[in-house]
Amino acid sequence: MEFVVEMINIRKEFPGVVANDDITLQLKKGEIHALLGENGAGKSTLMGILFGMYQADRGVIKVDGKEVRIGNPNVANKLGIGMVHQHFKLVSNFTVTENIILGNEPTKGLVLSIGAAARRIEELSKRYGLNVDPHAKIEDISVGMQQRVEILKMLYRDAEVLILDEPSAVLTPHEIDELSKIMKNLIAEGKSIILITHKLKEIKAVANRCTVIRRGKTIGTVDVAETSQQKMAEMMVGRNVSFKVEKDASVPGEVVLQLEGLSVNNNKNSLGLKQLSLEVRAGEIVGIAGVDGNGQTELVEAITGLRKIQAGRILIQGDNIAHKSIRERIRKGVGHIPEDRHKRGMVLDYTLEENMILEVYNQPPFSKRGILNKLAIRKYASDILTSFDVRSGKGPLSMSRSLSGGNQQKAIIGREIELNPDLLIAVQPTRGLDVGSIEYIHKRLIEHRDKGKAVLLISLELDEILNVSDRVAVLNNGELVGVVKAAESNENEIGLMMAGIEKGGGA
Ligand SMILES: Nc1ncnc2c1ncn2[C@@H]1O[C@H](COP(=O)(O)OP(=O)(O)OP(=O)(O)O)[C@@H](O)[C@H]1O
Repeated sequence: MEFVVEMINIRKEFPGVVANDDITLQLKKGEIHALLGENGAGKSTLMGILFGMYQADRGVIKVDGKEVRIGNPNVANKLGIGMVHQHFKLVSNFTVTENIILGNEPTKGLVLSIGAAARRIEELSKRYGLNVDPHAKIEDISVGMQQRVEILKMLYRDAEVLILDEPSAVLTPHEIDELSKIMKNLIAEGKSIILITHKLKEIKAVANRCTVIRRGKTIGTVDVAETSQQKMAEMMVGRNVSFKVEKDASVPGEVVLQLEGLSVNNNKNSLGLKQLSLEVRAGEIVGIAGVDGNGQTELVEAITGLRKIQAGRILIQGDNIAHKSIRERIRKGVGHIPEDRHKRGMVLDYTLEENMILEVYNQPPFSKRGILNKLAIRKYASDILTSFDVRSGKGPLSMSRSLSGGNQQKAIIGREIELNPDLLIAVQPTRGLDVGSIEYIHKRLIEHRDKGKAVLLISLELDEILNVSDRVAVLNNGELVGVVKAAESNENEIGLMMAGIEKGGGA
């Protein structure tokens, strides 16, 4: 039997949108099959159907050649299908072993031995090169390790088919390499993988075949080795995509943000950012490069007012805002595209329209003497959603929760850029976005710069930092290693600086 899973002519409609329109996907045994599509193309919905979270309106699912009905995730598990979601479902004060056996305790009078479970987990971990300590507590291990626990959870339940939903979105470059190895180990042992990802490089590196969907329809399935990244991007977006960011040289003006000897504590009450001095001028984009956890969070939270500082000054156009409230900082012109869009970006149970005016609803024309001007709000929201190509079932009236992750992200970016802040702090702005959307967001960041605004870009993607920034500041262990001009630098130099090894020439 060539195919372990076949999804044939699947259709799924939500109010106002056909999320899956006659989609077919066939997974061969022992392959890594990438599922590629724009934000909102219908990938998560399709996998939700395979994992029993949604029921298809039409179509057939076969597992090992036999037609099946997958009414809920338990049925999926019994059929050997497991899924690692973007947001992990682990209990943080439980151990790895406790998390893995949770909900899978033996019934029928068997006594569960934690020791035996831990031994089996250790064995699986060794066999697939996962390197997980069964006795570690979830809260003490990295995000990358937590993801491996999710993978182990599936293996422990004897999953043969593994669905990974954008697994690399939360990982550092080194962890991504490790994950690639793990995926290869898995298929070498006969497992089959469906990999949802927006990263074409990653598809090239690990996948055997790739199915592309666009606006709910199958565009085709290709052999990855024979297909260029450009071709896959074109299939996905339906037009030519430029990977190169077009921009003129920057014309920096006055200093907008000046950091002087900024020291900030991390969550462990020691210094996460040490004596940082840096300036960002009007008309320039300064990128912050660094391995995750080297002071980026402390920096962003200190400037936006989410975290107290230990020492130093934060000047916006000459005024020290270091001890001002968040609201005052927004009024001073600080805009923020946050890293965690669920926690800080959007209220998921508000409509899109309500989310678009979160920061301005109490100002004219949206509100006059306490009365909301619905028409003005609708127009303002619709304009943002159109220009940022936010796709949703009911437009401004859609519940924010119903949007695909990438479309939520585009809406937040649109809202923040629309406020036209003098200093825009963009943290991982394109994480989870498809290549077409990335191209657009980069263009808008550069437009913002060209309007004479200052942009501070924090990203773990070196490509993005180098392509979009004018100057790059590199952080290592909370300290500024150096600042270089992006046009005169390269991945190698910045990579070394990120490791704290070499200083740039100064820019
Ligand atoms: N529970 C739901 N209720 C209403 N609409 C939904 C629901 N889930 C998804 N949709 C809509 O279905 C479409 C497909 O969404 P889906 O999440 O499957 O896209 P995706 O390809 O996974 O996107 P992304 O890459 O951004 O995660 C979107 O237009 C989305 O707004």
